[in-house]
Amino acid sequence: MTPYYPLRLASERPVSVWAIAASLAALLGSLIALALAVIGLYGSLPTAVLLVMAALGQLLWYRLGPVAAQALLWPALGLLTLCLVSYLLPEHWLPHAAWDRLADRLLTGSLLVDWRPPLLLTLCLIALLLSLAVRTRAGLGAPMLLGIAGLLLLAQAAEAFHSAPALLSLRGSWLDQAILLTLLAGQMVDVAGAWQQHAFRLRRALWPALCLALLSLLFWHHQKALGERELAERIGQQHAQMAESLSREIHDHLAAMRRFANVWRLTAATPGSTDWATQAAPYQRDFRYFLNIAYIDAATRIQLVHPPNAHNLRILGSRLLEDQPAGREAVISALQHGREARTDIIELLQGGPGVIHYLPLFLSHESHPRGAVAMVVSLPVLAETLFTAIDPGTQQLSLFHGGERLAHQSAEARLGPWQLEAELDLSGIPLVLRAEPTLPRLLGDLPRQPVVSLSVGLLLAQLLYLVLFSQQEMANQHRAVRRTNHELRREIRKRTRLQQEVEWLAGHDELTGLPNRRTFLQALRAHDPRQPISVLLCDIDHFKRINDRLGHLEGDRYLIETGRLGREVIEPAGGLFARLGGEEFVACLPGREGPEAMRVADTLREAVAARGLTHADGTPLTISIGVATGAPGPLGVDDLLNAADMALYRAKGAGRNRARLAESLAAPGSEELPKQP
Ligand SMILES: Nc1nc2c(ncn2[C@@H]2O[C@H](COP(=O)(O)OP(=O)(O)OP(=O)(O)O)[C@@H](O)[C@H]2O)c(=O)[nH]1
Repeated sequence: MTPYYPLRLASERPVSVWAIAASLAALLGSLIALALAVIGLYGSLPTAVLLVMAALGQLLWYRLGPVAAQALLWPALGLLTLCLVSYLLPEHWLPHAAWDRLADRLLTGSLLVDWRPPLLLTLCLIALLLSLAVRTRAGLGAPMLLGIAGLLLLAQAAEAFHSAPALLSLRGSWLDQAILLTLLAGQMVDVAGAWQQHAFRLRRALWPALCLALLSLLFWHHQKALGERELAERIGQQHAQMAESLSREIHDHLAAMRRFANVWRLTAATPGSTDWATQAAPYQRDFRYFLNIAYIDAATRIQLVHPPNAHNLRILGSRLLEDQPAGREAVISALQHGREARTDIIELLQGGPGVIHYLPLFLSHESHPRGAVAMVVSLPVLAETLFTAIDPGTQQLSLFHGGERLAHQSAEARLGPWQLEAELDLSGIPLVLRAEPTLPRLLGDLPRQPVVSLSVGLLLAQLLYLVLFSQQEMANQHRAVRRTNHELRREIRKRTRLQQEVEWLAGHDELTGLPNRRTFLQALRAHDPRQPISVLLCDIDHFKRINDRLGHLEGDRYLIETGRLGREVIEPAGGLFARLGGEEFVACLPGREGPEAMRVADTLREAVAARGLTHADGTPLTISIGVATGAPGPLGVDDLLNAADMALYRAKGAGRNRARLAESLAAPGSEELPKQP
């Protein structure tokens, strides 16, 4: 089967070797991406399925064409849009827990994060598929979509180097990124050549839009970091408050203990079991983590214990000096020195880690302690008291002393990547309370605003590209239209000039610039019939000799000079001087009778003779003129001209260089002027 090269076919240009190589590279890129995506199926299944769909869609696009590819592209885009919506929808519209329940129903034990690709990869995949959906056309925004995909991949890679542990919504596997990079490279290789023709417009539109996309990404990163920090601070604060309230409570229990010890100062006898139970009960009730409140005699023997449960009764009679050596110092301090003391964290006689507070017990006014009150704080019970206030679905809690874990409450959901620690003071013993928020809680509490602003920013960048690109296109079209208009105007001017030239040539003689026979006859016909008109037919004498002796060029010059002279004489007299052809000129003098016309004719004749135009033998150039006058009334143009011609003939016959008035058309009473030499 012939491979499909959409751009080459669409452009209808000859397919170059480079273009074929680019298409093959794109095909290869899609194949590699598909292979990698299939490998990815062994990892996160739903993300890998989306990647397989994208890679297969791109492969089909290059192999079989856009129509076949759309069967995969659109469903993949639909799923990705759903993923994006899950990132965008505010918690109070659709809680994260609801998405998680849906994920669990689809695959037991799975969460939403198992189903959707990380945010940046989701957006990148959408951009790549959209660029195929718009058939990689520059005018429809494909270059910007590829640019956005590239930026998103860079941002995703940069997230890996971010110091704070990224939430799962950002963590992307290197394999996923490699697949997307291969898909992007495949498309870029194929279309880069085809976009050469738009290089200028692309530069103008792409850079500002890419800058906006980059700004959106930076803004998103900033907002996301801020949101995560605030969330961490909020959780940390809750956590610290919890630790602080416990520290305060422990401080309170010490004060309560002192009160308890002082009660016995009022009595003269050592405490009896009933009194002990009565006095100890409220303390034990208030501070539930007191495993027991015991009376220790001077011989360090446990005499009384409350509450009297099986665990506590079992230790009655134990001698602490021997049975609990780890707490020996505190017992001695209370019993022998009469000083309040506590043990470190020790293994209690009832089992489990704990701390025992010893307070000397003085009777009446005795100065030496009769015994001591022992208040046993069980650390697991203390932690339990603390932990019961916390929903195990939101975080996992552990209590540490040094590196040793004293108590622990597991979370009922998958843990997030964060560990928050708060210090706790157990009457001088430093403890650490570690909280690990669960992933659903973190993702549910994360603000959606950064994702919204990123999506809107990228959308605006895409729109900016489209606007700038089409603006450039329109500017180009405007330029082309302006150019065409300019050429059109020039052409019109040229044609008008040509037409005027043709028109002028039709009515003028090219050599002398004088009106020609046609114009002359038109002037004659336009003559006012109420007025007389005279016609002067002028012929240069022996002009052939000029040509023969002085050459045609000189002959032409003589003709031009004669024409100029004719105009100089005739036009001031209100007439028109024209060239009939050859060496023959003609003039008309409207409103002039024969005698007047004869005077003008002689003026002209004399002017020519005096002009200094000479024959080869030095004799001056002369002209002969035949004059005919038409009386007012309808004009017989041919008759008038014939009459003038006859008069000219007579002038020539009479020896040349003279004017003759036609007799036949002469007004009654007119006379022929005296002959000139
Ligand atoms: N140089 C030049 N010669 C022209 C032009 N038109 C006509 N001629 C010449 O004008 C001459 C006219 O000669 P003829 O008709 O024999 O008349 P002529 O020599 O002037 O003699 P007469 O009219 O009898 O005085 C010819 O030799 C033509 O070739 C032109 O445009 N330029």
